[in-house]
Amino acid sequence: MEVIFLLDIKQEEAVSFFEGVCLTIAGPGSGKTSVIIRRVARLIEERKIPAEQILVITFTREAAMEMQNRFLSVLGTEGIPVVFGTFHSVFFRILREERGYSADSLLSEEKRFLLAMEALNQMGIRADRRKTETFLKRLDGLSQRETDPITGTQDLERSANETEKESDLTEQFARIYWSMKRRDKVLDFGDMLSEARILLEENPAIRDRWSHRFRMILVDEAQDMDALQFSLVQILAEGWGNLFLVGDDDQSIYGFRGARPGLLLDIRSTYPNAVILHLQTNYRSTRSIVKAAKRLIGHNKMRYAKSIRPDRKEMGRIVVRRLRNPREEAEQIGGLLRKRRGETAVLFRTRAQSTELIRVLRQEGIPFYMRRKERKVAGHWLTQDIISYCSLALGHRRREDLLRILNRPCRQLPRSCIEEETFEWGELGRRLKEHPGQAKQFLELERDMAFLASSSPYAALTYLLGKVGYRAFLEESYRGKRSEWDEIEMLLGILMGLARGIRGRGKEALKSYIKILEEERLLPEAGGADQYDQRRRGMGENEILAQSNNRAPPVGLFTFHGSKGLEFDQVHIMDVNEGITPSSRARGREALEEERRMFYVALTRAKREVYLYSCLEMGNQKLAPSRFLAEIQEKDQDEG
Ligand SMILES: Nc1ncnc2c1ncn2[C@@H]1O[C@H](COP(=O)(O)OP(=O)(O)OP(=O)(O)O)[C@@H](O)[C@H]1O
Repeated sequence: MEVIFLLDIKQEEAVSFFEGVCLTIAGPGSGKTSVIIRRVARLIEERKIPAEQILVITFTREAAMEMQNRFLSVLGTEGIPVVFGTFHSVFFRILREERGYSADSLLSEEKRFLLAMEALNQMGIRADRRKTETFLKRLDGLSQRETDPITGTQDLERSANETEKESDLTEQFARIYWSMKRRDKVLDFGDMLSEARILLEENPAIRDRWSHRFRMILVDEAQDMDALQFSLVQILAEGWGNLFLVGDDDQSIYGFRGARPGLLLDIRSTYPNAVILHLQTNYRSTRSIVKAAKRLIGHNKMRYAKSIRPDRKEMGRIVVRRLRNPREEAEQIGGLLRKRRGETAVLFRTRAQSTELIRVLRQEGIPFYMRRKERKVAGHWLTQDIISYCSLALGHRRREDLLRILNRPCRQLPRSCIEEETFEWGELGRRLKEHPGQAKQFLELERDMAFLASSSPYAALTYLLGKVGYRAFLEESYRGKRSEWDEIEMLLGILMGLARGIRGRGKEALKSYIKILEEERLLPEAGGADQYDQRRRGMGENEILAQSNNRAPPVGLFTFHGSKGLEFDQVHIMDVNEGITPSSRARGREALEEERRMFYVALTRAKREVYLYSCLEMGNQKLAPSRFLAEIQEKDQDEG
């Protein structure tokens, strides 16, 4: 339900803007969603624009649904024809109407696999499952790279860990695979936007039709657009010339996915007559939170200057706490959550950080919910790797286990030396006596196994990740894929947490660990979702995990990214430490500024109170408090 309040002058200006290009830079809590909704209503009611000629683009399906529901509560059925959609849904619709694509045209995993096999066969490569998976993985690597905004094609330059020959093969594979997709009129999900771009570029009549289809185009969270998305929006808007972008360059946190806040900063080089409006009153947060957020973001250089002001009169609270380690931190948070009042959330940079807290919440019976993505541990390939290492350490001699971890990390050991279903370490060494380097690697691997077999599961995993080099192998494999790496780190954190929970050492302890790894589903799957919460937070039905029987609403657990667009009375932010926020992987000024924006998004979710925690150590590593803590506590020049 849309809350009706009196618009302030700036909001009114944005709502009543009529024709042309307008960029509204809207700070956190400044009412941008309400502005979009009321603007659409006014275009229909007062400017008499037919509802079906209005397009509102958002970034997620949930956001589109949430916006549409709020809009319909203001305008009723008259507003139904307005098109609310994501980039993918809007441009898929164009492909559907113009080229006859349907939902069946989107490749399932299985169909994708079969098509890839066919492509490899055409190249004269005998494709088994493993080889096909390898090529598809390399193809995904290619699609992660920049899409050329002009041609919509991907840069086929070689990735760092491919040899020249591999790179040539990948390129050949990619071209055949792409031409087959065209032949069969099928698409990978990731192709949709570039296909639409090519379609519109190559067909002037189609382009003309679509660029006159929507008389008014509005884009929410415009700071998250990448170059391709922006070029597509420009095409749609070129007929009527009416484009209304709402965004906050300070909340741009999808750089790893290609988002370019620079597109907003540079809007006048694309549209010299663009009107730029600023919404600078924060209606959400108390004064101390707004002040802290301003100090923090003031350290970024690549941004529009703003003067954000709080509307609320109360000071609110920011509490900073230093704890010894993650366990103490989780217990401290758990204690405070027991006494919580109002909507509360705990936010963290990556999911891995939440495992201790989840343990405490379960133990204390504190209801919580989170996005469901991370539920499965069993069956994940990384878990399988750890199980294979543990099985070998237990003395099993299965070929499949050895093959699985043979070159994870890379040991340059040939798979061909293990032919039988079971093997003997000594025999492998003898087979490789012509290659002393490789024989030595086997010997080391055998020694590592003996160490694992005599350790506690936690020590074994720490040894495997560090001394054996498994973590370095993972980092290398996921270099440049930040969001996927976050998932891997999360899983590693869970595996460590599970290992820590097993007492004792040696083979019996390892066996218990394997058993848990084979069965673990991190969290129970809830049946029905809490309707009120589900709608309020714009989450899909299957994303809610736990519900409350208790009076205080359940606690939301979110990554910084996942918290975007939400608001809570009380926010707890975990591990505000150097190396975590900002992440140790963020090197260089641009990356650091993105980390600061992420922390800014987290901080500005709070209405009344923020708790910031840092740890003195994690694992055996000493950690410094985050520089962001110092930044939010600096005195402003005008404060005296
Ligand atoms: N003029 C106003 N008077 C009173 N309350 C307002 C006004 N404008 C917005 N609000 C309230 O301020 C809160 C923040 O608004 P909203 O969620 O739309 O912000 P936002 O700009 O989308 O924030 P963010 O970008 O941080 O997610 C909401 O609770 C909204 O009802």
